Amino acid sequence: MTPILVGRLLRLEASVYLRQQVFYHCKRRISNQHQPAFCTSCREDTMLTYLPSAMNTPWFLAGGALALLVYCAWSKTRLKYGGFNIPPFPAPPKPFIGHILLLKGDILENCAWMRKKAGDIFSLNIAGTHMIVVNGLENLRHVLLKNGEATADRPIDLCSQYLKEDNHGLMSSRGPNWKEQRTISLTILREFGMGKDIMAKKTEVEVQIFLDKLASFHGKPCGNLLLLTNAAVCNVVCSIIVGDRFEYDDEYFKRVIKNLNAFVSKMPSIWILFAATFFKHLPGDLFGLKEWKSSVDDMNENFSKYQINRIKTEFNPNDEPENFIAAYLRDMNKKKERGIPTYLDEPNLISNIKSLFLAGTETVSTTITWCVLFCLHHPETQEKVYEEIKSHVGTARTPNKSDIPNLRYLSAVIRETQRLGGVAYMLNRLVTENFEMQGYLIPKDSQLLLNLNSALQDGDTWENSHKFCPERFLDASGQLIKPSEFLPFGLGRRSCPGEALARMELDLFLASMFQRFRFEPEDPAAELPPLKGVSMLTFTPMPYKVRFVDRH
Ligand code: HEM
Repeated sequence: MTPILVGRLLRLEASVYLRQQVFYHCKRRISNQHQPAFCTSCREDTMLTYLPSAMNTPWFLAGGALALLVYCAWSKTRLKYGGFNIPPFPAPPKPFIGHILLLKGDILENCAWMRKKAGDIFSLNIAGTHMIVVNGLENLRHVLLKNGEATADRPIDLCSQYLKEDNHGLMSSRGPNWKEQRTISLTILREFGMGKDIMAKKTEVEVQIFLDKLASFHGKPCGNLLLLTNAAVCNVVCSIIVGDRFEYDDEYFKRVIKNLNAFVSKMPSIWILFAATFFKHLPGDLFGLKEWKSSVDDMNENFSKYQINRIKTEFNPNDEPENFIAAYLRDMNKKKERGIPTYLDEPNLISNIKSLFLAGTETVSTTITWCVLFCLHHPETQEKVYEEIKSHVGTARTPNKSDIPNLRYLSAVIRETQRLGGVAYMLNRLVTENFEMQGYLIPKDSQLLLNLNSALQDGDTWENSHKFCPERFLDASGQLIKPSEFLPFGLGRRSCPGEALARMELDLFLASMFQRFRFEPEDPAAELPPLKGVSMLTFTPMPYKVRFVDRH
């Protein structure tokens, strides 16, 4: 019944529309006086006689519906900027998909190409979403500091939307929810002495176990340093979240690591995520979306929810919380008991756990693998760090937190590693108010991709910007300097809340590694592994083999 009715209505609408068109057409011609008063060329009478019967054919209806669909898709995927001066496009957009294919492949390489074509600030049409890519230190400051309020939110994140976790957790939430998640997370992290002694002690324990693991290779090539480092750093995050570490061969822990690694390595690329709502209905798993989602679901169920329930049953509200989950539950319950409106709830807690794991593991471990790789290329740097550690700490004990201020060259090496191997290379933001930049309109609702590495390697700021040179972070008297241009942890409202913890981990892990081992290539006679990075979730070196030769 309904399809027939809809069909009739469509025919009626179409017939009225066509009559109107013929009428306007004739009227226009008449008023322009290019044609005689009766427009014979239109054959209005003939058309009006035959059209309604032609419109009864199913082909006509199907064609009309298809045309309507194509028109809707076309107008939805076009950027409408009403003649305003938006940043230029690097290439003409393709119908429907816009510039989606320009995001395929290595995004940093593609951005470098587009920057050459269109300048430091350029627009992309991502199937109707206006994305603006911003390069260069001053432009990043303009966005994140001068217009910090208008750019504090993240766009609707395709990953969390697909996982049905949108606007949840520290990393993906927006507006007042994000503000509350951020405040509580920072408070709890400080409470556990992030960057202070409690976390330093836990990290030192982890470092020892990690060193023994490296020593167990007995100088033979270690094939996947990143995986080993991931496990060690992940354990530090576990200590914060649940208050305890796990043994590396614990099956439960192995599953956590496997899921975390799958989240990163199997994450579908942006163009696949854009079409995820369609792809997920297809049989099979051509783009790996289902496999990726199942690792996240497993992480949420078997780690986050399981640990929350365990801690809830053991939790005594009168005790001081000893981990992130207990502290979050305490604050959440307090607010609820007092009737204070709050965004603190279990779905947000689950996403916060994921944010801490994802942002706090891969970033630190990848930076460590970059540092080892740079040292393979610069053995003189390695020896200099070792000599510094030997003279300030000796070799009888491993370096601890109180040694770090004396290890200035080591700190300079870590900074230079973070500058050239900037792991968190691309930040994303939603524009919530129009603003202007370099004469261009940055319109409300557009999305920003902020290329942090363009600032960390800006040739105008850093002399020989592509050269590994730790000395640039030391002044003439050998004191450590931190130029304001050095911003691997971001800038402004959403800058990294884990910076102090990350710096402490990098200092302690790397100081102990330099003290105990000499990093040597797999085959000293062969070519060294390339310094080229790939832009995945983080900017990561290509997998390489390295030998950790015990110095003692
Ligand atoms: C070398 C290590 C690290 C680097 C280079 C790094 C860098 C960054 C950067 C650039 C941002 C984005 C800031 C923005 O969008 O403006 C960020 C966000 C974040 N980082 Fe880190 N990070 C590191 C380690 C950590 C650690 C150890 C943790 C916690 C355990 C952590 C937790 C987070 C979280 C939760 C966010 C999202 C904050 C928000 O959206 O409000 N990070 N990090």
